[in-house]
Amino acid sequence: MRHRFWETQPVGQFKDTGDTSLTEGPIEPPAPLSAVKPEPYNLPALYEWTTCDMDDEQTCAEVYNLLTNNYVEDDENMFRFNYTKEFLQWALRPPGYFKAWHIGVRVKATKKLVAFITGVPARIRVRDEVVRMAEVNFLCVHKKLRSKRLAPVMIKEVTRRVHLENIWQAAYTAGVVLPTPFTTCRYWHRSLNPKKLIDVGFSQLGARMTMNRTIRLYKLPGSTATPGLRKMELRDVPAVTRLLREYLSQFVVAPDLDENDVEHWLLPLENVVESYVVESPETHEVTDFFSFYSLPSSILGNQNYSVLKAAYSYYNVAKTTPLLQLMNDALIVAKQKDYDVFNALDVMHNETFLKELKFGPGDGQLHYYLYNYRVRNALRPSELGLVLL
Ligand SMILES: CCCCCCCCCCCCCC(=O)CSCCNC(=O)CCNC(=O)[C@H](O)C(C)(C)COP(=O)(O)OP(=O)(O)OC[C@H]1O[C@@H](n2cnc3c(N)ncnc32)[C@H](O)[C@@H]1OP(=O)(O)O
Ligand SMILES: CCOC(=O)c1cnc2ccc(OC)cc2c1SCCC#N
Repeated sequence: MRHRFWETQPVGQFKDTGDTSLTEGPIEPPAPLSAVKPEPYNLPALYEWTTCDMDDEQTCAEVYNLLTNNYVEDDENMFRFNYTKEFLQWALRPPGYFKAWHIGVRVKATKKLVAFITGVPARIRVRDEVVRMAEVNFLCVHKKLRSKRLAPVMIKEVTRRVHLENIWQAAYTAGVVLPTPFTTCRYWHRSLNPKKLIDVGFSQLGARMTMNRTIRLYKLPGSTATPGLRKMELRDVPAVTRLLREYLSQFVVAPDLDENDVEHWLLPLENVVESYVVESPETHEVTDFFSFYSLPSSILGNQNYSVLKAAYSYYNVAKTTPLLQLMNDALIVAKQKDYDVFNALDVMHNETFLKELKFGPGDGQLHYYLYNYRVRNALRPSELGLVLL
């Protein structure tokens, strides 16, 4: 398969697969900032660049509406991600973020927002190297403007703006295969509302299974089991940061998160991100935590339901509590909060609980990529400690 754009980019190329002479690290060296193209790339004549100020309610609403109608759908067009405005503001404004990296394309004549791409700064460790990167996400071209080679221009423009901040690497995921994934993960799904998942056509009644038997199969206790489990608070940030840094140090690729990052990414935000810590009743020490983010999806073409309430496993550290028990409590909390499904990737130590907690494998894969950084050998998902939104 030809990749006329991606073959021009500093990414692992398919033809290089297996070439053991290639070393791990940057593919191209940084350039002097004076060498970075100072003006934006050319768009087709009808369109103009715009920087989307996510603090501005109206602009945030325009971004929300573009994504709600044109962002990622599953292969069977059953669902479309429906990130909320609050989620987008959280995801796009981490410590040190750049408004200039929230890039839109408008129709000159009507000012209609028709495309979007974003970057946020992150420190990503690859083995022993901590690298400043951009995490690129929310690439979206309006359905009516597809297959016009707009995506390469969007990608070159966000690359240019990231280069202007003297950052030369990026991390991103996609459901599509591009040159070249450094690992490929699988989504697993744990039904919390099996009746709804069957009604929308995602799940099917098992052979010799009635609906009531199925509901009983997925039933969870009404309350959590771990003593000392409570919502995370600001005062827990130092302890959670210590736990998370120690835990993530074992993975080949993982974010390098400090207390500022943990405060942003893990402090609970209603209907955006939920985090719970285990505070030992004896010592009052924080010994474990779990977190999941809230990403609803539009349900396409179902008479009875229009929104799927989905929780996505984020970062979990089980140091004293068994991971199985901690994650079962996460399921119980998600069910208490009326989520329909709890999703998890087979990254980190997740495969140790997926089957036992009645997750089923999804048919979607998630490919992980680095831009301008070669990873010597592809990773197993269990060697990956990075969850992108
Ligand atoms: C140093 C800093 C560096 C920063 C930048 C790092 C890199 C960041 C990279 C971005 C990371 C984003 C991560 C992210 O957001 C998470 S993945 C979600 C991407 N968004 C969607 O799937 C939403 C629905 N789809 C669309 O809006 C369009 O189909 C898009 C816009 C996806 C493509 O628009 P289109 O109208 O369908 O297609 P053309 O314009 O005609 O362009 C075709 C070319 O685009 C390549 N393509 C297709 N899908 C891609 C994808 N998901 N990543 C990268 N490339 C993708 C494709 O291979 C082809 O190139 P090739 O000919 O070489 O094969
Ligand atoms: C019920 C299980 O499936 C999903 O939760 C879901 C929801 N919305 C989507 C929107 C776009 C989409 O495009 C790949 C997939 C989904 C999926 S499955 C993969 C994500 C997970 N877990």
